[in-house]
Amino acid sequence: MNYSVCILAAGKGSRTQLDFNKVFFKFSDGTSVLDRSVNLFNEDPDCKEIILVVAKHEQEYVEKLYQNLDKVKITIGGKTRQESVSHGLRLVCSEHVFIHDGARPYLNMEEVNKLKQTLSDYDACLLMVPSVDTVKIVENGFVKESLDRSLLYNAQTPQCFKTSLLKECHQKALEDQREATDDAQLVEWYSNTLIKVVTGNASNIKITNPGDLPK
Ligand SMILES: C[C@](O)(CO)[C@H](O)COP(=O)(O)O
Repeated sequence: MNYSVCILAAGKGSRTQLDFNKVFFKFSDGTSVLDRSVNLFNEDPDCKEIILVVAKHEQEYVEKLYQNLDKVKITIGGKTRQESVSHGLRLVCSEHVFIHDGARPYLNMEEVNKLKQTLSDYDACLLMVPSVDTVKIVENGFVKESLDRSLLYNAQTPQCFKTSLLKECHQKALEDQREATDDAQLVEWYSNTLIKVVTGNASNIKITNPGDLPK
């Protein structure tokens, strides 16, 4: 199964309190947070293109970083996550697309293989992990209600789709001026397509806070 991956790397990551984009933060072996995902997908022969969605002022830097990787294409991000994904989608040539957060460096090949396998039976799937915390709805600083934890899962990336399906859902959201927090949500809103849950790993965190940065 051939696919393209769009890796979102245009965020500012201000919550990490770094004075540079968190995807360029380096592990002790000298590889960056972004390198980890780029290298993983570069090593997968089924992955035909790696589309990096980057901030305009970082475009030249990223082009130089990956100039030796034939699969890499680069585009500029938008004002929101959703807009950035839609910019990436314009470059996708494969029938299937993975959307991945550049700030999730701990993805492994086992998870990628499970997603590829699932895409042969379903047009949409994503990595998720069961919620380990109790989740409550809060209004104006007061608890309104607790949700049934047995039904709650945390969404991760990659989120994987038939490319035509995701493009259609993005187009409809653009027309409606609706913003989702992930791509699966657009498919929930604008399609009856079943979205298959692939159980992921809690280690596939999105680097968000200073404590998440590699030691
Ligand atoms: C897509 C996502 O990782 C699912 O949990 C998350 O919504 C991304 O959020 P961000 O605010 O764009 O980092």
